[in-house]
Amino acid sequence: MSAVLDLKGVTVRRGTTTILDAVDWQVNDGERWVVLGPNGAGKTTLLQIASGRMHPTSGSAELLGERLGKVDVFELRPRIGLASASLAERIPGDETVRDVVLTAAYGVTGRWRERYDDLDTGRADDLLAAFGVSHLAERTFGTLSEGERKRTQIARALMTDPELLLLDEPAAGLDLGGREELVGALAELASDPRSPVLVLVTHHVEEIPPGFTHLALVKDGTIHRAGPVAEVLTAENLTEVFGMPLVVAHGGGRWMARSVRRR
Ligand SMILES: Nc1ncnc2c1ncn2[C@@H]1O[C@H](COP(=O)(O)OP(=O)(O)OP(=O)(O)O)[C@@H](O)[C@H]1O
Repeated sequence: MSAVLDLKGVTVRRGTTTILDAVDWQVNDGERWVVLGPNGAGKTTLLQIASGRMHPTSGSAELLGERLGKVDVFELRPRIGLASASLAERIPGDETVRDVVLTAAYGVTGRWRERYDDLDTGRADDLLAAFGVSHLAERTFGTLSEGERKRTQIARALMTDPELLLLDEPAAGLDLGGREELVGALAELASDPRSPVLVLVTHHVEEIPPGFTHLALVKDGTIHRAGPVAEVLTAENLTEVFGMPLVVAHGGGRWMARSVRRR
């Protein structure tokens, strides 16, 4: 089993703030990780490092066997798919849904003079179908619902056939139906052996799709616990990370958490 992500002592500082504090984290081939933790814990910063969009202040980060700082990140980035709110903001509202996915082949948003061949167009259409948004291919991104946007963004992140797919809060802002559809689509992705290694950031245990294998609990810029989901997702660990008494339940491949009722 080879390491797809290997972080050793990764620290990120901005001014006097330590955002990540000596993080050690290894993600291996075939694994599907959830990164869970409260607001401000450092999850997005961790994904910035994992996607090669930020360098650690100290420590070492190896992505797909390449050490950050010693590799051309522009060659590395197409091998890593990323879907996040900040990337979505850069997608022009008047871009068609098909082009939102297609333009990822060149790592751009907004179609200009690039030429796409039939293979690219075919792949974009297959991805739109896989995420249930084929019927929206000619619509503009700006007219989509939040759930349709999220599914289009994941299709876009998969366009370059990445070896690692990073999803930063893909269910944020979705209603119950939208969340359940997305969790279902991610469960399918997780169960497909051809899928890339997956890392999903979320605030909610209810959003952990069946088939995700590992969990990293993040707190105060550190990975508090990491390992197989069933071992790490305990009431004790969640209580420590969220700083309040919590209980956890598991059923039908899904998880839920709630506070312990006070008498
Ligand atoms: N450039 C910066 N300068 C100073 N502090 C920063 C900077 N960027 C992020 N932070 C702080 O670092 C902490 C971690 O931020 P990050 O966005 O990684 O957390 P997060 O776990 O993704 O949070 P959320 O769940 O709220 O999205 C936050 O307290 C944030 O305010």
